[in-house]
Amino acid sequence: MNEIRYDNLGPTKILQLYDPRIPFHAFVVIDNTARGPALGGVRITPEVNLSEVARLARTMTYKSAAAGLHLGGGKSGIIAAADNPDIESIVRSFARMIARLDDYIPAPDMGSNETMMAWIKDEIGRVAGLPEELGGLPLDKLGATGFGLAACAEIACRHIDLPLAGARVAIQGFGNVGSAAARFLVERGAILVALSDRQGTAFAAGGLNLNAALEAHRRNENMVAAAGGELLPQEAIFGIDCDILVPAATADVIRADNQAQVRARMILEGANIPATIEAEQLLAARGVLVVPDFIANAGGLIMAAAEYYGKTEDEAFEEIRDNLHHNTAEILDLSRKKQVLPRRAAEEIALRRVLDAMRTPPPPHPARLIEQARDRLLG
Ligand SMILES: NC(=O)c1ccc[n+]([C@@H]2O[C@H](COP(=O)([O-])OP(=O)(O)OC[C@H]3O[C@@H](n4cnc5c(N)ncnc54)[C@H](O)[C@@H]3O)[C@@H](O)[C@H]2O)c1
Repeated sequence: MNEIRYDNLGPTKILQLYDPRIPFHAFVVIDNTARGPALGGVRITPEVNLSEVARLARTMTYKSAAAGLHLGGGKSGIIAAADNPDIESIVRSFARMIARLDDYIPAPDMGSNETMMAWIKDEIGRVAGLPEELGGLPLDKLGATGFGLAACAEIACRHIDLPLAGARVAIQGFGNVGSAAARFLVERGAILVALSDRQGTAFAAGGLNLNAALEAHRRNENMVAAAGGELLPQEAIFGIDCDILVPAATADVIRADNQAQVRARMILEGANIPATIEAEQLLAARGVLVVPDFIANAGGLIMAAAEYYGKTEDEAFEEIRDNLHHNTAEILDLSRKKQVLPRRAAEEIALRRVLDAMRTPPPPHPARLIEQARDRLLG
């Protein structure tokens, strides 16, 4: 599937890359840079395709604008398995091929990590999401996105009169985002009743063994088995009797054909585009509150931007909390007032900011400034 939809925002640049020496294919999509350079993750999976990267790049445009960051939206995808033995050569080659694309700042995403960002820095210098030793704020290790999801839950729960303390949570995908979301939600009194990953779903109505699952995640072992409880099929996660469902794995997992299984009162979109628009509409029609990805999971982006602009870890966490509290309240209030999906309310706010920036002419190119100065000097 390589369809691209163009509209009044973009995408403004699409780059298809192929290195015949290794070989591998990759894509970069810069959706919009009116508010600043496009910071966006490098997705490394065997299945990644151009249309997915383009949709993710748009999500980044909205996410940056909604978070009030002076950044645009972009994303890249490398078609490879993250455990490919040539992954370092692939990532380094990818970096060299995007060296001149200086309106794109790569960052970690599914399949890529801080070590890979260090390779990119080594090649081209321009990157976010570096390891601590290189002055980075390791957003996955710190759990930036999971922390943001918990901050978002604090506000969204009030919106539907659901006390977060005691709320039953089910999480799909126990990776960087899912495991951190579990940790920060449980810290706020929620009960982790189910988690799923590639090995299946673990379920216990009274609560799973979170510490054992986190330890298994750290050791790269089977988190589902470690969590204890009843072992169910992978897809059972969507039908779990719970209050909050956090999809934190891949795109399009909640669709029109399976949304009816969802029993949660609220979905916090940890993953990017985990539900189709049709599914979000059907869920809203039966009273399920869906907090859209580019609001709920902005924590990682906010921390990556904080790192890029030289801020500290404490400043980054404070920004994430304040941002998520403010934005969640703003979009849920607007959605209620206008009787539209939270996603539509969030898009309206983000779109307005991007369109305002597009109406402002960009500063002249430095070469043009030099020409203008010379013209003035020469009369
Ligand atoms: N890392 C971040 O800070 C960040 C920020 C915003 C959004 N996201 C999005 O969140 C999602 C997860 O990112 P991550 O960094 O946690 O990735 P990750 O690779 O660390 O974790 C994803 C987990 O999901 C599991 N998984 C994949 N398919 C699954 C399925 N069908 N059912 C159950 N489990 C499945 C994987 O085995 C893995 O453990 C992605 O969509 C990513 O774009 C990540």
